[in-house]
Amino acid sequence: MAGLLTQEEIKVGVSQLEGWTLEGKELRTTRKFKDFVDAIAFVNQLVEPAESAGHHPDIAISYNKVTITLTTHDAGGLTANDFDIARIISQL
Ligand SMILES: C[C@H](O)[C@H](O)[C@H]1CNC2=NC(N)=NC(=O)C2=N1
Repeated sequence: MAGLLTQEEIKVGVSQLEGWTLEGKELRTTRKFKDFVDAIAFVNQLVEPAESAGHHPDIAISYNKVTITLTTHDAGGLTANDFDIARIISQL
């Protein structure tokens, strides 16, 4: 299991991510789409990377807005796995 990152590692990691914020022990981003159909299409794009990595985002859907929250539940905070997935999601 990936170990917890230090505050400095987290700070550097967040600085390299566009559109993500650090909320306590979680990374968060919200994406806005044309409509609900596009929002769900985006959510479906998350399945393969999450399954491949064995690391899954928390996803909140509100009509055309999708909020993605990342933390490593098993470790109780942020690990490299969270930043790996965040970078992949940022490319979608
Ligand atoms: C057994 C399984 O791989 C683990 O429960 C994985 C699943 N996906 C996960 N996703 C996240 N975000 N955190 C975890 O600790 C985690 N653990």
